[in-house]
Amino acid sequence: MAFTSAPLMMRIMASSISSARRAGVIIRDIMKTGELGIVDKGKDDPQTEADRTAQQCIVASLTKLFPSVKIIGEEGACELNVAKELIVTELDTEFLKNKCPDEWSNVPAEDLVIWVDPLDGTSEYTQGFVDHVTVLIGIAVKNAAVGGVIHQPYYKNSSTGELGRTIWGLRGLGIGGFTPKDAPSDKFIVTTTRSHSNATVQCALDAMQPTEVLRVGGAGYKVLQLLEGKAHAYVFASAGCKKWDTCAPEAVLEAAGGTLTDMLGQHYVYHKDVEFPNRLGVLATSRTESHTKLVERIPHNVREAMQSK
Ligand SMILES: Nc1ncnc2c1ncn2[C@@H]1O[C@H](COP(=O)(O)O)[C@@H](O)[C@H]1OP(=O)(O)O
Ligand SMILES: [Mg+2]
Ligand SMILES: [Mg+2]
Ligand SMILES: [Mg+2]
Repeated sequence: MAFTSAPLMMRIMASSISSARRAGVIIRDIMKTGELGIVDKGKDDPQTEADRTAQQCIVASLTKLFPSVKIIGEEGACELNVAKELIVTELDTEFLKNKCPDEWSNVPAEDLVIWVDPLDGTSEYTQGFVDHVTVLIGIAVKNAAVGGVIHQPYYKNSSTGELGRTIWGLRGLGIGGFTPKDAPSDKFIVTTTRSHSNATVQCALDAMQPTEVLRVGGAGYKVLQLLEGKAHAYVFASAGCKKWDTCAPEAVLEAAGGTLTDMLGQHYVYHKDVEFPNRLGVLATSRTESHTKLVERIPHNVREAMQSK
């Protein structure tokens, strides 16, 4: 194959792009059958056949190509001996035309963790809000979220009618598959959860003094709203998101000049032994906003409520 000599980081990104796309086809196909096979993993925490099969596809494909890289998927350990049709071995050749930033050209496998959320926005998927669904694959180097792929299976290209788009970001290289837009400067639009709200989440939102609040599903979709110029900030003062929800969105957003941290303004860490929950919530801002200014608006009672959990 022409590009097998590309650095490991570039091959993982290219494989993540291809397997996220295939996961998107799986998600659409399972929806078409009408048999979602919903299982409740906990309160407001559904899993469907699409979550399970998309994860098998991504994890089995990445494991086949990169057996010595640690991969952590939302749906836990999965069968790697899967049907051939679920294995994606091709790498995205368009992505491989990019030059690897020097800082990632020699990263060894043991420094890498791939965080996989095979279907982000599962509640919304089961309720028919399919636009909110994304496939997230994040690549961490030691502690930091460095690379990410966000695939949106139900995005419709208005000129070709084709379904699905894939946005990638890599620190030092920028983002691809999409041209970011800035949100209107005469408004302050905040995007937040539609299915996991509570009093603390609302208190933090009010403190931001937004001119408008968008309530949508999924961490991936909310970060896309920042990149599309539909919102200025993503505010979620609750512990529900996990490392697989934020690794890819953080890497993509930051490659585009934005910032994603906890509600206190600290970056999460993504090494292989870290705990999964993002206990201190999510605060993300587009490239036009001052992240520090928003952190300063978080009231004491919200900080205390989050730190006491
Ligand atoms: N309480 C929770 N339990 C499980 N997952 C959660 C919870 N809160 C948030 N999440 C995950 O974070 C994503 C973003 O949250 P929200 O849509 O509420 O802003 C959700 O789609 C879900 O990911 P997933 O759909 O992959 O399970
Ligand atoms: Mg889930
Ligand atoms: Mg998720
Ligand atoms: Mg998920």
